[in-house]
Amino acid sequence: MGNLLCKPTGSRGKVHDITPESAGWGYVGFSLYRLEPGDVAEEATGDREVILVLVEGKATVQAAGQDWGEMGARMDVFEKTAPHCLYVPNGSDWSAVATTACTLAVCSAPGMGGHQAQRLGPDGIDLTPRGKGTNTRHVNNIAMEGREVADSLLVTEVFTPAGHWSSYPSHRHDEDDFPRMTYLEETYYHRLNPGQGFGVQRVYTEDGSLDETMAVKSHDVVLVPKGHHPCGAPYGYEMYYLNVMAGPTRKWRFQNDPDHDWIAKRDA
Ligand SMILES: O=C(O)C[C@@H](O)[C@H](O)C(=O)CO
Repeated sequence: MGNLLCKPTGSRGKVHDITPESAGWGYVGFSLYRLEPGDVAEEATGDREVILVLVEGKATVQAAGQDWGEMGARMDVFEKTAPHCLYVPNGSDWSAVATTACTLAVCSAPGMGGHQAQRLGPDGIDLTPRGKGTNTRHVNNIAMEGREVADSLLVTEVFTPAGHWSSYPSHRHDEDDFPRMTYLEETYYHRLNPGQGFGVQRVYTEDGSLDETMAVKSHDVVLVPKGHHPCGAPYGYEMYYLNVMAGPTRKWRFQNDPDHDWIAKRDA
């Protein structure tokens, strides 16, 4: 298994460009632009659908032949307000011109032309708590199952308080066996608050053939091709991540690691 921890290539411009080819998988793509006022990002979606997430800052956006005006309101991701997002179908062009310092995530997966360009937030995205005790975290569902807004993409944001765990108890979604489980590749784009912090993410299979534990820093991306993928935020450092998932079926069905499922049962 290749290196799962992707470091940004810089601090301005397109600092991540993860494609199915570079990741060695079939579905998920993830790019990140860090823009200064006046900087431009523009792409053609080709055979992929895209969800643009204004992680922070503002930009004027044109996409699929429409002018979407200035998007973005959250100037720091840890304000935790709902993000401004735009769905752009396959076979379209989009461009964004930063009007403030801006972090723009480009989440992509195979598109089938089933949806029109549309705003996905901030309306309709409500910060929702999940879990108990030091497993409590807060989720902004951007385009998860139940919101039929994309052909393949599942996208969500998670805020994990300092000292808490998330994506936990450990779970996996790496078999195409609906309704028991779906095969979903996944990326994690991480941020820490304060920014110099680190978090921890483990990616592992139950047979131990994959077992990587990574220290993640702000703007790192972790690839999850298979296996369980829990995260921990150290005391003093709040963690944010943006998840992109996709596979052959746009459903999120997972199984907990049997060793740790007792926690889910106890907390249910
Ligand atoms: O519950 C969480 O803490 C987030 C995870 O569900 C995350 O979105 C994921 O691992 C999806 O498989």
